[in-house]
Amino acid sequence: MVVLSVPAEVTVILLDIEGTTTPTAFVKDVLFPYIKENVKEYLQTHWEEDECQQDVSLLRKQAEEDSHLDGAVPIPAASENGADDLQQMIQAVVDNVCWQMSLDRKTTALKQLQGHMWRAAFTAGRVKAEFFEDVVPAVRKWKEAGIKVYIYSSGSVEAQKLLFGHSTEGDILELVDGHFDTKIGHKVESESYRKIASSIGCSTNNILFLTDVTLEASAAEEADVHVAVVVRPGNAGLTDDEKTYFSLITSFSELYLPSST
Ligand SMILES: CSCCC(=O)C(=O)COP(=O)(O)O
Ligand SMILES: [Mg+2]
Repeated sequence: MVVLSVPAEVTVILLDIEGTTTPTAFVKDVLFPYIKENVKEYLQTHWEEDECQQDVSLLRKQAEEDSHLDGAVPIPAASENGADDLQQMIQAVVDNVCWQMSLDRKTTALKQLQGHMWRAAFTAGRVKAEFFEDVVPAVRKWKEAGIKVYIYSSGSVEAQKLLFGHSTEGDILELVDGHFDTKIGHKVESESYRKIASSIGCSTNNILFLTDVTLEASAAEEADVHVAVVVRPGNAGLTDDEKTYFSLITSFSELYLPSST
């Protein structure tokens, strides 16, 4: 087995979710279809609630920022012109969400609504999150060795907690020391990793970031974070240059911690 030695200065392991801890297929074939199939009914049922209105406001603001993009779907300003207008508004939000999802966009607005929608599915036990089989044993081992484990995903913090709290391995939330999402910044921007280090209270070079996306790995590396790119079934392929440049692992068990035996 190939072994990647974790530098001694690393005290924090920061984990991406999709393509790293969790199969991309679970996200694409279970979580995302749930949104597309239920978003209209969800909006109709929850429209009057503050949380839903905040989600719609954020989506409308995002739609304004996106107005220059090809195929962008606008969300009209709220009016009080009755039921027909309401149905048109809901349809515009549905179309906007589906458009964003067709591009796999990672906007905070989209991710916030998705997190709120998944709540019902996870808490009712209709959906259970999947983790690659090496993930939970490795994380337990790291924790025993005194390493802190944080999550940084485009999925909202609320969605992250749903996944770790309702998985096929049970409630494994206790294994996670903290969560970050795009509210701290986008994963392809190096400043996000500096902010994460500052929020944890460590230096960037105390962090090892594991992700499937090389753009994220490059951004983290620019901030002096250690990185390894995780190669999993179903992930996007890497170029030869990327394969040569980055440290690659196919399982968390390939990481060797000098502090553990
Ligand atoms: C709580 S993860 C849900 C999946 C998701 O919405 C997503 O965008 C995953 O992105 P990641 O940054 O974990 O690759
Ligand atoms: Mg990922």
